[in-house]
Amino acid sequence: MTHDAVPFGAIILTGGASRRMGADKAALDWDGQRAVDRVAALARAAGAVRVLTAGRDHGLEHVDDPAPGAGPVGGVLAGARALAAYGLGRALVLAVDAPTVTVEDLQPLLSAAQPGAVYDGLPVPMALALAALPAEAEAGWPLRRLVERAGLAVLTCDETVRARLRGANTPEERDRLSR
Ligand SMILES: Nc1nc2c(ncn2[C@@H]2O[C@H](COP(=O)(O)OP(=O)(O)OP(=O)(O)O)[C@@H](O)[C@H]2O)c(=O)[nH]1
Repeated sequence: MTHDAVPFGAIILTGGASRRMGADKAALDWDGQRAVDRVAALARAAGAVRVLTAGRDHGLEHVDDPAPGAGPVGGVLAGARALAAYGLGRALVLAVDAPTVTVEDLQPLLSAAQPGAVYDGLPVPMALALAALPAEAEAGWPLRRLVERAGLAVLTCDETVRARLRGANTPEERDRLSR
């Protein structure tokens, strides 16, 4: 069975402080749509059969972090638990602050031979086999530690794609990305 054929869910990370942006990045308008809605549409278009937000609730199917401000790995763990309860063993993890990513950008992750992958230098987005989540993983871990310990394959991408995957953390980056 190819990776493409294995059903997967999506976890959209919506927590964090948005300090550099100065406003909740999930609720920012991108071409008439909230970032969180754009990323949810992306996840569905990429084939996710269930789409969850993890962190801050914006009215979509949602899981809370294990503790507020626990860090993004807490969101991954909470989302993974929820997807496993639906019988889903794979997750595509997306960041709400990267709303211009395209399905084509994600294709290498989704069709990677290994059960999980990230792009070089970017811990999110990641495609993850939930069975590969280290049992000792904790909410406070940096995402990079999760990537290393889960043994995710590292894929490369070109600069244009990387700019979309990196997303926007500041108002200036948002302006640049929306052009
Ligand atoms: N669920 C969850 N997601 C988080 C958490 N911290 C950050 N994220 C998400 O992870 C992605 C990358 O976040 P960062 O840009 O590193 O941090 P941020 O808190 O959003 O922004 P800054 O305060 O400017 O650093 C974004 O999609 C955030 O919504 C967290 O504690 N829980």
